[in-house]
This record gives sequence, C-alpha cells and structure tokens, in this order.
Amino acid sequence: MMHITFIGGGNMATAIIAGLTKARGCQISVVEPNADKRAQLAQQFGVTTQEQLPVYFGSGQIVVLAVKPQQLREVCGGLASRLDGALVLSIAAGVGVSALSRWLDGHERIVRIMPNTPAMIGKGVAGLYAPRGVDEQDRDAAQRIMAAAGSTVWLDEESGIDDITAISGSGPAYVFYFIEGLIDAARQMGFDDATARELALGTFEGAVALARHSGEDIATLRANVTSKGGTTEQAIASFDASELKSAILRGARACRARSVELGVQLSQD
Ligand SMILES: NC(=O)C1=CN([C@@H]2O[C@H](COP(=O)(O)OP(=O)(O)OC[C@H]3O[C@@H](n4cnc5c(N)ncnc54)[C@H](O)[C@@H]3O)[C@@H](O)[C@H]2O)C=CC1
Ligand SMILES: O=C(O)[C@@H]1CCC=N1
Repeated sequence: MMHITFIGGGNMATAIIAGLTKARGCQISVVEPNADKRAQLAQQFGVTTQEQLPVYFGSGQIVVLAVKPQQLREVCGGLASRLDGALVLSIAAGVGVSALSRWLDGHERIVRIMPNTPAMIGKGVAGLYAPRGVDEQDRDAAQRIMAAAGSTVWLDEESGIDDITAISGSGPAYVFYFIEGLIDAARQMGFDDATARELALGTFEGAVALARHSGEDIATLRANVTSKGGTTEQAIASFDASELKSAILRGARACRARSVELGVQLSQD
C-alpha cells in the first residue's frame, strides 16, 4: 500500500489524484488550506484532507509537492523537520532538485515530475527525473504513480524537465488555444456555439485518432487532406504566410526560458 500525501490540492494535484484513484493500492491524503477545495476533493475522490501539514512523514510515505513554484520554499521550510526520510516528488515547474534539497535541510530522496492535466482522464504525459542517488524502488514508486495517469518519459538530465515543460507540460494549453481559434472561426461562419464546439473537438479527436491508428507520417496525413489546386492548400498557405510553425517554436522556447528563469529566481538566497 502506497501512502501518498499531496501538499496542495489544486488543478494538477486533482488531475493526478483522479488518475490514481482508479489504480488500487494507494492511500491518498491532501493538505490544502482552501476549505472548498478540501470538500470537493473529499467528495469527488473519497480522499482524506487536512488543512495543516501532519506532524510527521515516515520513510515509507510519499509526499507530492503540488503547490505553485512561488510557494515551494515556504512549504519546504515547514516540511523539513517533519520528513523522516519520506520520498518527495515535486511537480513544480522550474525549481531544481538542489534548491529543493537545500530547503528540505539536505533531504536527498527527491524525484522531479512534469505532468500535464489530461492525467485527469488517464491520458496524461509526464516527464520524470531522479538524481543519481535515488534508488530503483523510489524511481519505481514515482513511475507507478504517474503511469496510473497516463504515459511517462524518464529524462537523463534535469534540464530535460525544462524541455518537457515546454512541450507536454504546458502543451495542453497550446492545443486548447488552437481549438479556441477553430471554434471562433466556426462561429464566424455562422455555426451556433454548441455546433462550433462539436465541429472543432470532433475534428481534433478524429485527426489524432487517425494519426495514431494509421501510424503514418504526420506530413503525409496532412498531404492526404491537401488536394492540389483545392481548398486546404489555401488555408495552409495562409498559415505559412503567418509563420505559424515558427510561432509555435517561439512559444515553446519562451515557455522553456520561463521555466529556467523561475528556477533561477526562486532558488536565489
Ligand atoms: N496546471 C498544470 O497544467 C501543471 C502544473 N504543474 C505544477 O503544479 C504545481 C501546482 O499548479 P496548479 O495545480 O496549476 O496550481 P493551483 O493554484 O491550482 O494549486 C496550488 C494549490 O496549492 C494550495 N496551497 C497554497 N499554499 C499552500 C500551502 N502552504 N500548503 C498546501 N497547499 C497550499 C492552493 O490553495 C492551491 O489549491 C505548480 O508548481 C505547477 O508548476 C506542473 C505541470 C502542469
Ligand atoms: O504554467 C505553468 O507554470 C504550469 C507548469 C506547466 C503547466 N502549467
């Protein structure tokens, strides 16, 4: 039985808990100052909730740091004396193992995880990184927790967490942004809101499922829609004229840069 305590019961913790409650063999509690969120989590997932940190975490327990990066230092300060060697998993963007370890009074059983919100429905993608000193058993525990919520990728270098944040961590927002654009376009064509939403979501679902199912190169799938002298060609030419692909690359780079910057800013003494 894994005893897992989430510190922070916000959006991302909720998504991981939703995935985890479908897996067996976990006892989950959540430390969350907001009473409404505590009530919601208890009601939705049947987890134990607490307003304050428990007095003590034994070495058989797992603590997931799921507060905003800006709150981490204070939370670690309160946690340090209560950790009796428990495994700590941090899902926070930017903040590195060395800062976490320092804030936790030299604690070394730390794994960093960059999840994403589709974990909520078991379709998450998570990147994981553990420093060399973390043993197989702890890596396996982190792996099992995230595998309950989707797929996982282990990163050899800690900087890989910044990379994966820019792709899959923040990525769902990029996809929702494109969907919003397609819905707006559908509304402009005169479709009502519900139909516009259905057309956009159905198109995304169908396209992703087709890509998965066919295993074809994505460029080939796009070419299959794009008849010479036809309609799609005009849309793609317009996207190219707007340099949409390089805009996506610039966006991902800006995201990564912010992850690095957060780490530097927040770990300064
Ligand atoms: N939202 C996302 O898609 C992703 C978020 N993350 C990371 O997850 C972490 C949490 O992000 P979100 O869930 O989006 O934020 P959120 O604001 O929804 O959740 C943070 C929660 O922490 C609670 N909190 C504040 N102070 C606390 C304290 N002292 N002790 C316990 N709980 C406290 C807040 O009441 C709030 O419910 C961040 O570090 C973020 O970088 C990582 C990957 C994806
Ligand atoms: O926007 C953020 O800072 C968090 C980290 C990855 C996704 N959301």
